[in-house]
Amino acid sequence: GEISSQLHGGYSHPLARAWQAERQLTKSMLIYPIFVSDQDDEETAIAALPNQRRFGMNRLVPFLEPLVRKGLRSVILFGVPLQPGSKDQLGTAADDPNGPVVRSIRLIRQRFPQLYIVADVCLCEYTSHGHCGILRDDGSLNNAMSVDRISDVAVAYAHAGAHCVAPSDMNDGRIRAIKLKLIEEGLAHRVMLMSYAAKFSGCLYGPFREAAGSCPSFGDRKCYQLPPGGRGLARRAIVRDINEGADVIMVKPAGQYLDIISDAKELGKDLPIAAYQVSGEFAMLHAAAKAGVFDLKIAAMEAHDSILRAGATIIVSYFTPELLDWLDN
Ligand SMILES: NCC[C@H](CC(=O)O)[C@@H](CN)CCC(=O)O
Ligand SMILES: [Zn+2]
Repeated sequence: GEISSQLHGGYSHPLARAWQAERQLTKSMLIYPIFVSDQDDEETAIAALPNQRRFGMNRLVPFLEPLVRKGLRSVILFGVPLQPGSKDQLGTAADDPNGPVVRSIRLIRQRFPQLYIVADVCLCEYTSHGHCGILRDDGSLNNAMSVDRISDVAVAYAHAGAHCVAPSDMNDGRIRAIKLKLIEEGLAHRVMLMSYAAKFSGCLYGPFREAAGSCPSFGDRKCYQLPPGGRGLARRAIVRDINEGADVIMVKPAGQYLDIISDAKELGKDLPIAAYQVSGEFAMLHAAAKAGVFDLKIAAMEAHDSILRAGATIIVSYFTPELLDWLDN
């Protein structure tokens, strides 16, 4: 029969346009990155990350209270050890029971029982060399030692009360190692394992590294984060991590990797897919809005809607505080 070339009628009204979207951004999809330091009374603005601050233990609760009231559901914690001498070759401070991450997990569990706590697991903030693992003499990652150490740190955060551990190190086999240790420790029933399965090396992490003091002291992360052109490699990493026991697959960065998000959704069709809109993406949107390229809210919403369209239903976003307001109106 006659087919119609007329599509306009299906989206001529704002509500009809909203209906065209397969999923809508909601507050419960958002995870807000929080930088916690070992200087208990500090609250320091992070120049490279507009509107973001670094908090000591005593500043965390007053900061989170209004956000929880506005509907914040989840945070991801990044420790920033500022104490001189707290960094060494093994990243010993990462699972220090008196360290900022363990202490803030306990504090948040106690003060905001409804808040879902994701603990980022890595060594780069705690190692003197700034790499995401333990190094061999030749400067490359010692995979076995790094995986063993990373999985110990993940278990320490889980014991402290983290609902979810998210290893952002990109060492081979860390998902399997963490899953096995969570099982051995009798924690696997209550701790989600969120894998940064497809995390790409590139230029978009600069503001974060400035905030967290986690720049590599030499070289780069190109031998363990994925090469930006490696779509097949990312598919293989996603399949590997699903098979090793990941409960969630994360893609990072997000905006320049939407095809990888849709690959993750295809390969992990039975898992929730997360995406991290990283510090460089966030700073870029702010800088462009400041330069008058577009309205910040409209651009940020469009960027988040694109991440959803690609297949993510969990978004790690520095825009979370604004989104808690924007999604209400
Ligand atoms: N463990 C790596 C941290 C990594 C940045 C880096 O490669 O240094 C990300 C944190 N998981 C950066 C996140 C961001 O840029 O927002
Ligand atoms: Zn790292």
